[in-house]
Amino acid sequence: MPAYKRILIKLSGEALMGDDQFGINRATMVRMVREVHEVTQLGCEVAVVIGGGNIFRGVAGGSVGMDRATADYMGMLATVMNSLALADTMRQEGMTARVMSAIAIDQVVEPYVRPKALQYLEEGKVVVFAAGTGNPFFTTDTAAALRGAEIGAEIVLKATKVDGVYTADPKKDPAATRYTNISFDEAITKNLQVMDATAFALCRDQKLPIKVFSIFKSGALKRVVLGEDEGTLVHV
Ligand SMILES: Nc1ncnc2c1ncn2[C@@H]1O[C@H](COP(=O)(O)OP(=O)(O)O)[C@@H](O)[C@H]1O
Ligand SMILES: O=c1ccn([C@@H]2O[C@H](COP(=O)(O)OP(=O)(O)O)[C@@H](O)[C@H]2O)c(=O)[nH]1
Repeated sequence: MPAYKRILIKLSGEALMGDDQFGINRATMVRMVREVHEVTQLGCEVAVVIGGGNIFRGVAGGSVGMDRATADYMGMLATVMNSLALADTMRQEGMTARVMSAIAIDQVVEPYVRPKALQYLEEGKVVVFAAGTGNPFFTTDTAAALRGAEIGAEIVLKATKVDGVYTADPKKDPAATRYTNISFDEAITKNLQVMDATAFALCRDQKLPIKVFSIFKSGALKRVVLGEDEGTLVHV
């Protein structure tokens, strides 16, 4: 039995590169989709927000010195590409997915309309939210918090490159230790960078818990959804 009826999964864009320098690694994408498929088969309603770091890295050199808002719009468009690729992979794996974009690109993808998204979820379709929040100066983590709150998700699952929230960045400090549980206030006060402060603050205000776990660990997503001990729970 899944521990949650409706969840919002934030998939790292950067993780999509796999071992490549940038772009979408096919095998990695398929593996991620199969993990999501498993939780839909448990009977969970699933919405997804995917980042854009994998594509944006490939063009970051050209964005040096660029106006921040323009670079951010490029980042949002990168998430649209990832969302389309993700939904198509889902289709190939036998799932039904719908992409909804926060930025109007009518010929390419349908716009985000909240009641429509709710309808898709009730029908058991996976909804992929593209283009982040539609605003520069935000991140896809904040988009995950925002959409999670809007659709009434019980939890935001951040599938990232590390297996939880640590006392310090584990990539820089090998002595860092992982929390099993941490409150929003503590994560914010200690300035733990695994998610940005805007996303943390929004989830805290909405009393929407976040689970941080590794996207590279096979079966971790399913374990989280089954309520088993995995990653770090950030709670009110
Ligand atoms: N206290 C911390 N605990 C865990 N990870 C941290 C911490 N501080 C910084 N990080 C870094 O945050 C990164 C994950 O955040 P982010 O860049 O938003 O990834 P993504 O959006 O691609 O999932 C990790 O790769 C990790 O190195
Ligand atoms: O609401 C949003 C969401 C994303 N972005 C831009 O899109 C990029 C890609 O998203 P993110 O870095 O969160 O993806 P990930 O870290 O998961 O690869 C960000 O760096 C921002 O430049 C934005 O401007 N507004």
